[in-house]
Amino acid sequence: MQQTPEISGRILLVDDETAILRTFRYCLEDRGYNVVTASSAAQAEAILQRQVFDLCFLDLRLGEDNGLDVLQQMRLTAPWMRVVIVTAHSAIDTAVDAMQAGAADYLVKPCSPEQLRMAAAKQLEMRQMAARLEALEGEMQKPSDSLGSHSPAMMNVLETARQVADTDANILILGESGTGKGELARAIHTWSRRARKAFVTINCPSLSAELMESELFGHNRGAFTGASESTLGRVNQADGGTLFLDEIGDFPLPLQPKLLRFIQDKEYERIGDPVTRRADVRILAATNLNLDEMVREGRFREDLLYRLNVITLTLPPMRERPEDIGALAERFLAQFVRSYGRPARGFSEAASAALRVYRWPGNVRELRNVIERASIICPQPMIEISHLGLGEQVASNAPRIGEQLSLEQLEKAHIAGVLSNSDTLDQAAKTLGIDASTLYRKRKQYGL
Ligand SMILES: Nc1ncnc2c1ncn2[C@@H]1O[C@H](COP(=O)(O)OP(=O)(O)OP(=O)(O)O)[C@@H](O)[C@H]1O
Repeated sequence: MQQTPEISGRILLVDDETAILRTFRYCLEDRGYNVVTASSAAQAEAILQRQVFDLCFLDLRLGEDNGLDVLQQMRLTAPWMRVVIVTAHSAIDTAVDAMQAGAADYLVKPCSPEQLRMAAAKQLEMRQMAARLEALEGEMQKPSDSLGSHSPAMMNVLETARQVADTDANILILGESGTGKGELARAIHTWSRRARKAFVTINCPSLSAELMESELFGHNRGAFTGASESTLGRVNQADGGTLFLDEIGDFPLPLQPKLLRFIQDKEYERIGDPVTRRADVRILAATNLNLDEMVREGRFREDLLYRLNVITLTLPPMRERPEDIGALAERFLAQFVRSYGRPARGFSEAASAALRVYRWPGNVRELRNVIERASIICPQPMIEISHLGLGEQVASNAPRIGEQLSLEQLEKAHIAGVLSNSDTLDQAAKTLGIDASTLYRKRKQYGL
């Protein structure tokens, strides 16, 4: 399922006066923004080729460079980035020209730290809204079954998930980090008869036992210090729908009996309120921890585990579903080039081969991140291997000479490595000292 790109506040400052850069940086970092500075147009352009920013404060007087040209160049390199022109009062006319050329706003120097921060907050909010809109548009265009797969391991899981989706059985989703457990939970909700009601997620590691209780079941005003307003709790919010407990292995042990009672009897009380309430909630939970082991070590209640894992679905890691890498990469690419307005449209042979041989320890999440980065830095229609930034990792997966391996395994790994470091198949064949048709045959033989 598509996610809204995260807008955390990555800001580029471009000014040829170092004192201004220092002051602006100080003011913005103070608010937790991630700030990078550039003192010339060339430096800014080089930084923009490598990193993604949400907002830029651009001084139009940049030494020899014409600020409007710089702005136009930025609109091409990073069309999603909001640009606020910084200008002296005497040069206000150029700010108007800059707005016509696509700047989002302007700021007159000298400005107070508060003006600067307000301008940043406003623009980042606009950027967040634009990103949300993109994500929604993507959501609408998305084929109904975005979790489709060609991998037997994954197809098995999806088939069971579809079968059990419409029952009210609680489901425990297992799998390494980034395999798509959250994604599957949401899909199960969508496939269930609860789809029209809420899907509510609680991220368990982020909350202490006290906060978790109040988050889950709600509290009455004055129930504890700081409880200035009554809250209904997530269980109430999820009534009729689905509650997804992400990273359930971190659910606080002291609170587990209350969760167990709620699952068994569908009853609960808000903190500071003796009235017993009911809510009809289906529970989905996920973890990458070994809950059986945690039960043995007394860190997780056995009776709770049995209530949660009526059905268990285990998502395969990316390396065990290589059949899906190509389609997922294409899907992410389409999504990101639309969102960032970039030229990339596909992958070269070598880039595709590198995506297939890499072992993806961070699973789908890592694949998504690699494609996001590549779609941004690639200035052309075809993504080459150099844009993926996987070279070293692909090489580090390579077996060592003398390791307990057959010649065939060694040959496969070597060909995969060379392919991933070559821009064209001809170049790879030349490096390997074989002709292109032999390379073609071997790639087929080894499924590269
Ligand atoms: N089949 C898929 N199609 C599109 N995107 C996917 C798919 N599976 C996972 N993703 C994306 O991969 C990222 C990780 O997915 P998700 O958060 O569901 O994984 P997770 O297993 O719950 O990870 P963690 O254990 O770290 O919480 C998300 O950005 C998600 O949108």
